[in-house]
This record gives sequence, structure tokens and C-alpha cells, in this order.
Amino acid sequence: MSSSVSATEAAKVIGTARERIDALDGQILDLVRERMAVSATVQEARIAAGGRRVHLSREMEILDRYRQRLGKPGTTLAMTLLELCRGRV
Ligand SMILES: O=C(O)C(=O)C[C@]1(C(=O)O)C=C[C@@H](O)C=C1
Repeated sequence: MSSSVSATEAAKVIGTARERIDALDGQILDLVRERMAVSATVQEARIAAGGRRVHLSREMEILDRYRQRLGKPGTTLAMTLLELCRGRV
């Protein structure tokens, strides 16, 4: 049995999968924006109470979660998300 597919069939599979990827990217970007807004709420409340923008032990928990699920690139992703949410430190 051959596993080869025609260029037309491959183009169809790729087109459908890319549509799904674009939809997922849209959801991910919406979630990142929502995360930024929620994070800003936490930071503002802490600062208003005399605290600091950054909470290092909480960031360690988040970095660890992403690393456990995605390995080393997960840490990089979490660091990028944290930078988007609280700016550069
Ligand atoms: O959980 C907090 O205390 C937050 O301020 C949110 C958040 C985050 O975006 O996850 C942002 C800044 C802090 O350094 C830690 C975490």
C-alpha cells in the first residue's frame, strides 16, 4: 500500500489545517490580551496598596508551570508572556 498523496490532496489538507492554525492563533492572541488586562488589575491593586509591580515568587510558579508542560521553550514562552504583562524588568 502506497502512502503517497497527490499534490491536490496535500494542498487540501494543508489549507484546512492552516485555517485551523489561524483560528487557534486568533484565540491565543485574544487570550494573551485578556491575560494582560487581568495581570494589570493585579499589579495596580498591589501598587495601590504600597507594593511593587513585580512579584517574583509568583513568577517562579508560572515559569515552572510552563516548563513542566512545554519544557525549556515553555520557560521562554512564559518569560515573554510576563514581559507583555508587566513590562521589562
Ligand atoms: O500574580 C501577580 O501577582 C501578578 O502581578 C501577575 C503577574 C502575571 O502576569 O502573571 C505579573 C507580574 C508579577 O510579577 C507576577 C505575575
